[in-house]
This record gives sequence, C-alpha cells and structure tokens, in this order.
Amino acid sequence: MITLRGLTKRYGERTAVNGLTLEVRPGKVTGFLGPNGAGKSTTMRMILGLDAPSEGSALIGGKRYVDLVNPLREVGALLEAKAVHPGRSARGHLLAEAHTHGIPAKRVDQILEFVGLADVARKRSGSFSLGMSQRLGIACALLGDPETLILDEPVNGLDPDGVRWVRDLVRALADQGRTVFMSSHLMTEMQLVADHLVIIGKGELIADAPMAELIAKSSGQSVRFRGRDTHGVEALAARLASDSVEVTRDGALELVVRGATVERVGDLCHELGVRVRELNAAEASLEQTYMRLTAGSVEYGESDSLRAANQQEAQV
Ligand SMILES: Nc1ncnc2c1ncn2[C@@H]1O[C@H](COP(=O)(O)OP(=O)(O)OP(=O)(O)O)[C@@H](O)[C@H]1O
Repeated sequence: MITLRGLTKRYGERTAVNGLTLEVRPGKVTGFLGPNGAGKSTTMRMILGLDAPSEGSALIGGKRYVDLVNPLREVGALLEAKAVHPGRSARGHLLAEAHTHGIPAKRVDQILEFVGLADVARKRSGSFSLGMSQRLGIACALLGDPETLILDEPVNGLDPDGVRWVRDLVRALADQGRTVFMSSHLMTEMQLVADHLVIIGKGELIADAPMAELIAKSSGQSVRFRGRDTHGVEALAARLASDSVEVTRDGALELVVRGATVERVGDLCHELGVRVRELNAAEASLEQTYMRLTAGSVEYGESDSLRAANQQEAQV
C-alpha cells in the first residue's frame, strides 16, 4: 500500500504537486493519469525518495522509502529516465543491482528469461531499442520480487506484443495481491488494465475512484437510439426536445439523448409508434471521461471553472 498525505512539491515559485492525499491499495492495478506536466513523475519520484517533499509525506507499507530496510525487495520501480550505463550489458546491470541488494545471480538469469532479454543479455544496453530498454527497466523493477510496483509509462516504446505482455504482467502482479501504480498516456490501454484511477491536473487531485464508477458517472444518462426511418427519428427527436431533453443528431437515423433513461425513450417510441433498430445506454470511453475531467488542467485547455465543475462531479 502506498499512502500519500498532503504530498506537495514546489520548485521555486512553481508548485508541481499540491497536497495529494490518497491511498494506492494492494491487489489492484491503479492507473495514474494526468496531462503533461501534471506532476505524475514528480509524485512517483517523491514516493521513491528521489525527490524530497516540500510538505506532506509519501509512505510505502507505512514507511518512507529511505527507511525501508531492503528497498528493492519491497518496491520495484520503472521510471521513464531509467539510468543504465550504456556500456554495461543488461546482465551486468542486473547483476550489479542484485549484488548490492543480496539477491542471488540465479534470479538475474530467471528474470532476463522472463522479460524476454535472455538472448541479448550480454549486449551493451546502449545498443538497445526503446522497447528493449523498457524490458530491462521492468526486469530491474521485478528483480527483488517486490510487493509494490511503481511503473512510469511502462508500455512506452513497446510493440503490440510488448504492450500485451505488460498488460498481462501487471494484471498477474495485482492478482497476486501486490500494489501496482502505473502511469500511461494511452487511454485505451489504461481502460483495459486498470481497476482504479487516480487523475491529477496541475499537481492537484481531480479524481480517485474505481474505473467503472468514474466512467459510469461521466456518461451520465446518455442513451443511444437508432431508428429505422427518418420520419420516426424526427418524431422522437421533436418529442424529446419539447420535453426539454437534450437530443443530438448523429447521422440520419441516430440520436444521442442526455437526461432520459433507456426506459423513458423506449416508452416514448412505443407511444409514438417509432420503429427502433437499436436502443441502449451509452457508456463513455475512458478517453472521453479523461478529456472531460482534465479539460481545465491542460496548459492551453478550457477554463478553470469547467474544471471546478468537473472536480465536484468527480468526488465519487
Ligand atoms: N527538477 C525540476 N525543477 C523544476 N521544475 C520541475 C522539475 N521537475 C519537474 N518540474 C516541473 O514540475 C511540473 C510537473 O512535472 P512532472 O514531470 O512531474 O509532470 P508529469 O505529469 O510527469 O508530466 P509528463 O506526462 O509530461 O511526464 C512541470 O511543470 C515540470 O516542469
């Protein structure tokens, strides 16, 4: 479990992270999202003791990183700018890490096999592609078999096979009861893998909720209707509009209805004799939810008032 309490980081006048209070729980994949510059990496660096908080605290299993007796065995991390000496081989790098932390060499070979780098284990890591470097970073994170994983953009640079491999890996790690905290800008990937989401913008917490709850809340009462003829579609649209329900046309035969339930739209179709091809509650994608929630937090985005409204909605 990772516990943040009022976690704040200021660089001079600039507040990169502002009063984050939240818990990242075991047994789940928690996605960490936010626009560029939102403060994700800074937060992760503070959890890992690489940056000192200006205020507040970041604890792993109740302890600050610096107080962990055997950090590599308790928390594994992949940070974007993983520093590996380019002249060192993957195996050499992992062996050095293992040696420092009392981990047997046998584990290094196991983990190289596991991440798919066994064949290139003795090559200079400076010659690695971005995807191979990511695998080496993941190997390093897993080396000590830690209870907590902190992964900054783990799928960055991976091909579709690699992306799927990371997805299955983080799922398995969470299913084993470990705490997995990962950032990514790839919304479709995050939607597939995360159970819970933490979203920040301009260093502040925007949302901290289960994925399903967040998406359901964002979709509101949106209903997608597809008719069989324009006459029926127009009759339904006119009736909904006269009842002050928000209706948007989406092509000749489709309507998106906000503020009415599927039952209500179904009843109206029955009443008006409108023929239906499709009628369902539309679920927003994570991408739509994310864009809406962070609209006021991107540097050249919409107004702060929209964000404030969204923040209120996101208190779920
Ligand atoms: N060492 C530093 N000195 C000064 N400002 C910094 C430093 N590190 C980060 N910042 C600033 O803090 C803010 C948060 O940066 P951070 O890298 O944590 O964001 P991020 O959410 O990880 O962004 P990205 O998605 O682009 O990686 C940014 O405005 C950044 O310019």
